[in-house]
Amino acid sequence: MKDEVQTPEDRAAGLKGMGCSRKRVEDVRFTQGKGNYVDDIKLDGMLFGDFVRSPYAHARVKSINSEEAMKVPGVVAVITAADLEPLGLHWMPTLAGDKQMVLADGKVLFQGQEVAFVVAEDRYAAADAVELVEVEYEELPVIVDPFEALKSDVVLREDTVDENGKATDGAHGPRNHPNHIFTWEAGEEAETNAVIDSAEVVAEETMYYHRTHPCPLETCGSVASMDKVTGKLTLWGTFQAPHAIRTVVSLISGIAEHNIRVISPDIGGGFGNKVGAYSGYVCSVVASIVTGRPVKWIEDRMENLMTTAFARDYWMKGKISATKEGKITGLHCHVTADHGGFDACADPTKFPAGFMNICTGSYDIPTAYLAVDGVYTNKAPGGVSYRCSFRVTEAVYFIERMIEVLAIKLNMDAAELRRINFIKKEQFPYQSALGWEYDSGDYHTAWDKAMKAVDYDGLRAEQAQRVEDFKAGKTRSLMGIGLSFFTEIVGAGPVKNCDILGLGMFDSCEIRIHPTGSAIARLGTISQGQGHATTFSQIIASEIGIPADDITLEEGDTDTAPYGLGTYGSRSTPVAGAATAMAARKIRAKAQMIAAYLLEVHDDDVEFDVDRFVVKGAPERFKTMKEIAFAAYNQAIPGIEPGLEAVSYYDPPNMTYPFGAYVCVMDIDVDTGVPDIRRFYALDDCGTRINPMIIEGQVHGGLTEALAVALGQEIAYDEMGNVKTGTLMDFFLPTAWEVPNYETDYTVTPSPHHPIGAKGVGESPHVGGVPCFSNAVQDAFRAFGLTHTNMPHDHWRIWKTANDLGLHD
Ligand code: PCD
Ligand SMILES: [Cu+]
Repeated sequence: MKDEVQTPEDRAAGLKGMGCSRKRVEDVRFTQGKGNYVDDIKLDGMLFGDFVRSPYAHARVKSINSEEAMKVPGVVAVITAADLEPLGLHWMPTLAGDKQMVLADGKVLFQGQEVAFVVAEDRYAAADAVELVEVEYEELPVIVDPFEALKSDVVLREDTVDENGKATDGAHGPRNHPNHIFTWEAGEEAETNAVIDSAEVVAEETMYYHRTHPCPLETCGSVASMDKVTGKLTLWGTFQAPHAIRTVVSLISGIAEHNIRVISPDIGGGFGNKVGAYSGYVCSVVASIVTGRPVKWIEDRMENLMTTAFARDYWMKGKISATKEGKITGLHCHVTADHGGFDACADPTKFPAGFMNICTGSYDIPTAYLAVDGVYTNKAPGGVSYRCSFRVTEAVYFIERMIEVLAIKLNMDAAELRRINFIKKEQFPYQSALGWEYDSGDYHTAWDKAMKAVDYDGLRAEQAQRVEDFKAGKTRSLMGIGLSFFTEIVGAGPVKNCDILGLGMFDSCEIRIHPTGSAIARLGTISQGQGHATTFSQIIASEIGIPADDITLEEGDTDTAPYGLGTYGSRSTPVAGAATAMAARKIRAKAQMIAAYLLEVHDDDVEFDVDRFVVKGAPERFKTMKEIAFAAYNQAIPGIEPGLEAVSYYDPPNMTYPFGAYVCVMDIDVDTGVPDIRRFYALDDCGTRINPMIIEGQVHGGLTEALAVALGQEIAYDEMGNVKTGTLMDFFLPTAWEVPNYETDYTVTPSPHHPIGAKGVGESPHVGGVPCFSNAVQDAFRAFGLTHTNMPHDHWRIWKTANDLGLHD
């Protein structure tokens, strides 16, 4: 047998297990146009739904007349809140414990809000009829500024005040104003204030992390099919959490959960946009129940940008204190969080501001305090973690800007300031002042590697020369060196403190080995492009010695997959990836007993060797996993059940804390405000690396979205509440033209509690990237007196910064 001359290394390589840059198995399908997205689903007799949406940001809805719309040939129904009310479906619960109108119930709170749902034989008839629904509005005063909202006597949410107009308690406690949603605090306020008040040096800054949007290639959509004969509802949709959607649909519709099958087919990018529940999902279900026919709803691009899942919109006010030598002593942060018309933030229930309390970053800061006030305004609801784990991008942006501002105040090099404040390797597991336990890290090693790779001192010397040349009139270009060091917090999360609407955030994997030694694995997560079918098979391959190519991986069908909380917050690898390893280990344990029986030795006398069990001390006596699998189905083994399969529901003991060191070198044309990214170096540490090529792809994608957010992407409103950036003409999506060549690098600091030591990576590059790009822009102007300017740094804003600093005079 050829097998016997192979070394263990050869055998391991043949498995394409962990550490292998295995090519993505999904891409054969995708590159040939054989993907199967929601809009590809076509069912017999399928109807199409489309929304009438509000042109106003705040208005009373006085009447809705659908007579003319109903006359359009092919129109089957026009559904309004009045039709949903008897079913109790005119409002729906949000992930944040608030409730949200499914269709306008007496008033509208943001431009583009769903007012009526038109159902027709085809999309065109539906769109024509949408135009003919007559809605009479009475305009109300519009509030788009959260600070103004907290002072105004205009009550946005009349359903949240008592008969005296006083704010009733919300899902996260008392509210101090009708437009106030919650106050959330972490850390020690009095102690932090005392430290800051008596500090040698204090730096203060207010920064706005603007509103933006994940804008995936595929917009949101669903197809609902109610089978009146079997009583079964099948719901296909762009869901990042299909099981949670099933439970929520069951709870709000009253349909028994076993009669609901939710399927997430291929998803064209999620980035947080597809975590929440939208009116379109509910309306397609209701329309299918009412008409007895399948109903499809697919958003267009403008609807996606204007009404679903915005991200950020955080006003962050910070104070940071230090000794004269630069040792940080305290951090104070207050956030005013603009949540729009409904609090539909996608965060674990106990965290109304997500993991914003990771804002002490990668630094050993002994005292800190954070308070977040959520506020209602006349903007779209959402608040999703667009490529970051629940507000971690806000937290990291905040601290990485505060470090720069402090460096300016101390007249110190920002790289050195970071270095002297990093949490030290021997301090892990590290308890942060705001309540987290960082699992592992080696920040100094990563930072030194990054500084060396870019020749940091050389860059600073070049920059100083550039400033001199600029002042001497020899150049009109400035050079910015952007630094950032981030710690992410991913893998929500221990069930004891992380749940969504009461559903604990564990995750799952089920593995079945077939008689011939190939396998199928199913997970509670759902890939949206991350490549789970490729990487999770690699974990199984290494754990039980079956080639990754012989494993089918399935996700997203609630009738077949074990229950899980889905894919967002980079939780798939930390949680479902751990479940995968644990399920595989159960199979390996059973395989060991089978092998021992077949080899006629005691269980403890065989040991696992890549793809087989070998008798200890007698390497020529072994059973391969293939042989063991066959035996499991083919012969009676005393004391052992037939078959070879296992399931694991994994509740992680802690989250994982990936980190990284990024450097961006940028030249800025002072007269046009155009930045030219000369270099971007990204070192990521995500613990054990499953697939280096996929990791690199994730880093490229995350950095590109970071570039977008830092340099131009924005959902902007005018004072009337009109969305000014509702199309791709105005909403910046970077192309190959703007994107630089990324240099990627890594260190490996495994997670001590994860079965294979892996941490998440999908969001990291975004979290670390945004401050890095922003710091580069701001650093270019440091020599001319700039301390801080808000993102997005589009050409005009950069030009304006130069102009304000007198550089055009
Ligand atoms: N160590 C390690 C880690 C990781 N990995 C890989 O990588 C990936 C990723 O992972 P993670 O980090 O775990 O994550 P996930 O969970 O899976 O996912 C999620 C993420 O992911 C990212 N990425 C991506 N990609 C794509 N393509 N698409 C998409 O959509 C997306 N999204 C984004 C986001 S935003 Mo959120 O939702 O906002 O929260 S969150 C997120 C996968 O495949 C895995 O397996 C490896 O290999 N290794
Ligand atoms: Cu986030």
